Amino acid sequence: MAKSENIVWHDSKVTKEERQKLNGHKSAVLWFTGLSGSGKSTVSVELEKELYKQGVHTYRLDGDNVRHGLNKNLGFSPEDRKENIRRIGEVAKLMVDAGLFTLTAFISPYREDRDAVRELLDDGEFIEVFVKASVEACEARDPKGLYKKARAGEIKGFTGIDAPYEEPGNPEITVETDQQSLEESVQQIVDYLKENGYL
Ligand SMILES: Nc1ncnc2c1ncn2[C@@H]1O[C@H](COP(=O)(O)OS(=O)(=O)O)[C@@H](OP(=O)(O)O)[C@H]1O
Ligand SMILES: Nc1ncnc2c1ncn2[C@@H]1O[C@H](COP(=O)(O)OP(=O)(O)O)[C@@H](O)[C@H]1O
Repeated sequence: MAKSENIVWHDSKVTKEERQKLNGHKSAVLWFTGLSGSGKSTVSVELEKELYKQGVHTYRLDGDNVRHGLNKNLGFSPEDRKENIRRIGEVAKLMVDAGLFTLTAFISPYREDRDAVRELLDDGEFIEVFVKASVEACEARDPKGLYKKARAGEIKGFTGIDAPYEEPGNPEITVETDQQSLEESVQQIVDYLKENGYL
């Protein structure tokens, strides 16, 4: 492994602020967190479509997709989930630097790991979106049949069944997908971005 004292940081001649100015909007991470089946993918996909329509430059990182590539060597132990989130945090930071609105959809069950990503970013660049739905609602949806497998003991350490999910203490946004429609959740997030000067 390279020694960090032998690595020199190179500054670019175009800054994050200049890239944001060119895009006509700020850049930040919308960090979706919640149980499997809570709606992280569904809400973030619809939100990205809406932002695109409004001329916002975005990119979306999704747990299932990233685990096929960048993080394909990681499993679901607490240590691997931590490393998963750490890498995503670093990638998200690069994307914010590139001037993009970055939407991440990972269970990210540990508060400490999410807070570490918040620390990595500048003030206001980490917008935690708690996608709230009861385990019962998620299990009833079971879009991938994983709860069924977890109940049958075919998947061990499944979040919400036999692995923990630590709810955010003070998220910027909470969408209750077992209480409100998809459209309402998307509108709620767009309103937040407008009211807080991101767009
Ligand atoms: N043991 C266990 N626990 C939870 N989830 C599991 C597990 N095994 C596989 N899956 C599938 O992996 C998706 C979660 O990946 P993430 O990268 O978001 O997880 S984490 O943030 O590292 O906890 C998750 O996707 P979502 O359902 O979209 O949340 C599942 O499809
Ligand atoms: N109000 C709602 N908001 C978001 N998803 C909903 C809602 N009602 C039902 N669903 C369904 O719940 C499921 C959520 O799955 P998904 O988006 O893959 O969750 P996650 O990415 O958190 O695992 C989808 O099948 C979606 O159609």
